[in-house]
Amino acid sequence: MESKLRDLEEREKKIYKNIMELKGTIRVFCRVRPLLLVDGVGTEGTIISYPTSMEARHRGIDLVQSGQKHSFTFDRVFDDKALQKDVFEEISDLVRNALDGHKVCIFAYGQTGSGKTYTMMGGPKPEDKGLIPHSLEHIFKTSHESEKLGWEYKMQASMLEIYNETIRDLLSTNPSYALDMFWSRGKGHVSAITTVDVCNIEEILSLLQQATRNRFVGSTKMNERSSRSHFVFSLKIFGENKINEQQVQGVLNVIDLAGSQRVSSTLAIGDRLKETQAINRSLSALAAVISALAKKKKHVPYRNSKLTYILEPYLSGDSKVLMFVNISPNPSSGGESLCSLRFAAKVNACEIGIPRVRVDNRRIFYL
Ligand SMILES: Nc1ncnc2c1ncn2[C@@H]1O[C@H](COP(=O)(O)OP(=O)(O)OP(=O)(O)O)[C@@H](O)[C@H]1O
Repeated sequence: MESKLRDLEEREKKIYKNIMELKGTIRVFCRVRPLLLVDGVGTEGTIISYPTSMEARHRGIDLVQSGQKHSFTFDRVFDDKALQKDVFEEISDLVRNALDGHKVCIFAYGQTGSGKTYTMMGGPKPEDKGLIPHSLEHIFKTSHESEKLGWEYKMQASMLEIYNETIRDLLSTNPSYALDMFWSRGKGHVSAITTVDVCNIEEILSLLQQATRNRFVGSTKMNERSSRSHFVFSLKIFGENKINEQQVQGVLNVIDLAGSQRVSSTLAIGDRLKETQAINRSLSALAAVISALAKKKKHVPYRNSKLTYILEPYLSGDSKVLMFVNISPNPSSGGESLCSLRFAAKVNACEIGIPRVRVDNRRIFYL
């Protein structure tokens, strides 16, 4: 019975995913982190529960705030017991799409300390490995396996952060140097960003370590090692099949957003206050873009922040986009969690176009 149920769930998940792709919506996965020692005393009560009905299983989340229950449904909900490998398993197909010639964008949104960096980068133990290193291993392994079918791949990596509305090149020998953005062919581009050819997993993991060392990290009341910037990881993939002369161009973009937080709850002053205000401004710009997309407005205000400039090609076209909304189970964060879940529900309703690649004898182009 159990294995039949699992098969049924798998089939249902695939059908649901196909429907969502046909609708061209942004998919949303929600992840709740476990309660931690830093959550302190007084956190015994739980404000989060998961509906058990067949339709809402693994997709629903309920949050109680000020005595009222708020229910949400997403493409997938991971509770506080989900392991990194369980989460990766759910996105491995999406990551593989980048090798097939799709533009893939995965980003993590949530309040500070809710587990975005843990989900994306992971922790020091092998079992804590995050989605970025997992995805890269998967991409290199799959590209080697495809060699038997005539495929040869070239990959180029770049990594940047947006800190206080300035763009810093995390792979540069001088990462404190601010990069410019320019507008060309209707899109925002980052000028002179370091782009490194990568041939194997070791090379890219070492670049990832370099970028992590260069990333701006500070301590806030809510998180001892808080990422105070938006981190953008980008892997361009060029594939050529020597047997049938097909060519593909895909990209995997992974973005670890800086944590949203009300200024009052962080007790921020000085530089930390300036950072928090810059983070909130750019996240508000993202919310405005999402709101315009959801209402199918003609004008979408992509140019109001560097973050939305960079996200524009993914939010305005035929990309496969997945957002993680990370949630803290701490009852004192209930208000912030409710805001994050409401934002995520809005994102989930956005239609951005049907992800597709065009194939002809010699090439596959983005539509
Ligand atoms: N699923 C999880 N399992 C175990 N520990 C977790 C999990 N998620 C987060 N943590 C821990 O919670 C703490 C905060 O997580 P993390 O730094 O990833 O938050 P964040 O959302 O990236 O915060 P910020 O926006 O401030 O950078 C870290 O110590 C991290 O190791």
